[in-house]
Amino acid sequence: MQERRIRLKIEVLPPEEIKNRVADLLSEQIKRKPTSVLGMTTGSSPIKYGIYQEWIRREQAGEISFHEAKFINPDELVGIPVDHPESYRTYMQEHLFGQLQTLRYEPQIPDGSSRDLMAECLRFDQVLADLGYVDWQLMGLGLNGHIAFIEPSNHIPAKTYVSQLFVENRPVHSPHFRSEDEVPKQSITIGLEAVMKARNIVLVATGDNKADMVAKAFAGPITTNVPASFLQLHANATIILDAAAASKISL
Ligand SMILES: N[C@@H]1[C@@H](O)[C@H](O)[C@@H](COP(=O)(O)O)O[C@@H]1O
Repeated sequence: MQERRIRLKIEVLPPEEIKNRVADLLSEQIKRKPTSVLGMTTGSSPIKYGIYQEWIRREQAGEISFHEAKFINPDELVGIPVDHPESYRTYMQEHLFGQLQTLRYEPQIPDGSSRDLMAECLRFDQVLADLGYVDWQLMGLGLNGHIAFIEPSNHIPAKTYVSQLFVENRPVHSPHFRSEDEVPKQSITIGLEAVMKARNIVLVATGDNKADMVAKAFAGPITTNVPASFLQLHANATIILDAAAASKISL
């Protein structure tokens, strides 16, 4: 018997239109709920496609305001100081938070420099619960199918946990560290519960190197070996692709 599959909302856009589409979705969210909890992502895509720059531009133009919004990031590298040039906190400060003028609440990011990582995971779960989870989550897609830093595995924890980073990811980070040994081997990441409880998800994936994973994740079987495949079960996930990333999925 042929298996029937769930269809996700997938949009294929010219690369130069991605930033406007994402900013429009964000603006709708903030208009609908000014007190939104906004989940952010790191990685190269938000920078390459000017996603955060467009939010900063719209804020400066008075088109959007973040004064009641709360920002949260789902993951952080373990074992480096929070102000390390490669920490996700530094990335967010540099590319978004430090450039916003209407930000009132301190953004929440797991502390990967904590000496008690289990306590930090518990603390972060409490932060999520206190905020009532995320209203609108921006995401990227790892080449190995990860979302946040939920790596492929035989099982995926529900709660925030310390994940072992895939060796495939290491070359992505290594140019920024003095030696291979200094590249973090772990991260703190939200678990599947916080992903599935996010009320809206917007995932951006581009480029032909993501095409195989896009097809597996969004049109293949749901499996813990492809964490992004769980988004097929999410009621409000929008997947934004360019033509190259969409080239192996039948729409
Ligand atoms: N931890 C982040 C992920 O949350 C993100 O999805 C990924 C996407 O990266 P890129 O946009 O560079 O493809 O980057 C990092 O690994």
